[in-house]
Amino acid sequence: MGTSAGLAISQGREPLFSFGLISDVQYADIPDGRSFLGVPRYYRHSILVLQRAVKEWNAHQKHKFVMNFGDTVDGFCPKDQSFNTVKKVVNEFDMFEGPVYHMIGNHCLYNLPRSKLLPLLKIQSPDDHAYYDFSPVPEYRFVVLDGYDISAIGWPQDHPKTLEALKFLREKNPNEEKNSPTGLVGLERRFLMFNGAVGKEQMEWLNGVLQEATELKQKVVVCCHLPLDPGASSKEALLWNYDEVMELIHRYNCVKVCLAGHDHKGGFSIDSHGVNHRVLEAALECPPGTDAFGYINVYDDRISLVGTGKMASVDMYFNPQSDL
Ligand SMILES: Nc1ccn([C@@H]2O[C@H](COP(=O)(O)O)[C@@H](O)[C@H]2O)c(=O)n1
Ligand SMILES: O=P(O)(O)OC[C@H](O)CO
Repeated sequence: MGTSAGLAISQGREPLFSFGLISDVQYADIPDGRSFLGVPRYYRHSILVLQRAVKEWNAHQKHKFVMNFGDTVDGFCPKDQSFNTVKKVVNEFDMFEGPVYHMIGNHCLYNLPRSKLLPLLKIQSPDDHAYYDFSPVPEYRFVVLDGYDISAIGWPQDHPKTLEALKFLREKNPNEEKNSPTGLVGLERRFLMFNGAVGKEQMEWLNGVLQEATELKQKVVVCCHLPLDPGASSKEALLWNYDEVMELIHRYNCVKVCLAGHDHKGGFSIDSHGVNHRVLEAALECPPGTDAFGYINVYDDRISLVGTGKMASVDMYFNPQSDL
C-alpha cells in the first residue's frame, strides 16, 4: 500500500489506543474450494488464522477491543450446522481478553435469520437492525453500519425490507440470476443480491451520530462489511447506495477513515474529500500456514494499520484541510 506503519511507530509517539481487526473468516467444516472467480478458499484453515490473530492480539496486551468485519461463517456451511458454527467462531473471538465488536455479512445471513444471528454476535437491537456506535475514548467514535439493512437476504421473505430490496434489484439488474453482473456497466455492477443498502432510518441515525460527533469534536471511523468507495474496491462489492452514504459523510468533517471487508483481495484509496478507505484482505483466502489480520494504532492525526501476512500495512493520515 506504499506507506509504512513501521515509520509511524518509529516516530516514537504513543498511540491514543489500538485495536485488532480481521475480516471474512467465512469458516465452515468443509473441504477447500474456490470463489466464483476461481480464487482458492480454505474454509477449515480460516479458523486457525483467527486463532493466531487472537493469540497475537492478547500477546500485545494493550488492544482496547477487536473488530470482526463480517462473514463469520461461509454460505456453504451445512445449514443444520449454522448455529453451532457461528457459535464456535464467536467462541474463538471471545478468547480475546477484551470486547469484540462484530458486523454482519452476506454469508452470515445465508446461514441464519437476523433474529438468531444477532444475539450470537452480541449485537443488541430491539428490531433486528445491526447498526450501532461506540466511543472507546472521548476523542473518537466508531460507527458500525448495517450494509444489509435493505437486502433480499436475512429478513423474512415477506418483510417490507426484503420486498423493497427485490423491487430495487428488479429495476437495477435485468438478469434472472440476481447475483450476476452480466450486462451491467461500470458502477452499476454493484446491483447484486449479495450486496445491500443503508435504509432511510439508518441514514437518519447516521446523520444524528455525525452531528453529535461534530459537536463533541470527535473523529469518526466508519465500519461496514460492504465497501464505500470505488477506488478501494471492485465495483461488484460496493454498497448499493455507497454514493448516498458518502454524500452524507462528506457533509461533515469528522469522518476520517472508512473500513470494510467483503472484497477479499483488499484495497485502499483516499477519496475526493480526503477520507481514507481501507478494505481488508480476507482470512478465508490465506493458504495453510499464512495469515491475514492486523491491528490499528490510533493517533490524533492518523491511524496506522499494522498488518500480518496478506493484510498490508498502511498509514492513513487525516486531511488537515477538513479541520479548518
Ligand atoms: N463476478 C461475479 C461474482 C459472483 N457472481 C455470482 O455470485 C455468487 C457468489 O460469488 P462468490 O465469489 O462468493 O463465489 C457466484 O456463485 C455467482 O453466482 C457472479 O456472477 N459474478
Ligand atoms: O461475499 P462473497 O464470498 O460472496 O464474495 C463477495 C465478493 O468478494 C465481492 O466481489
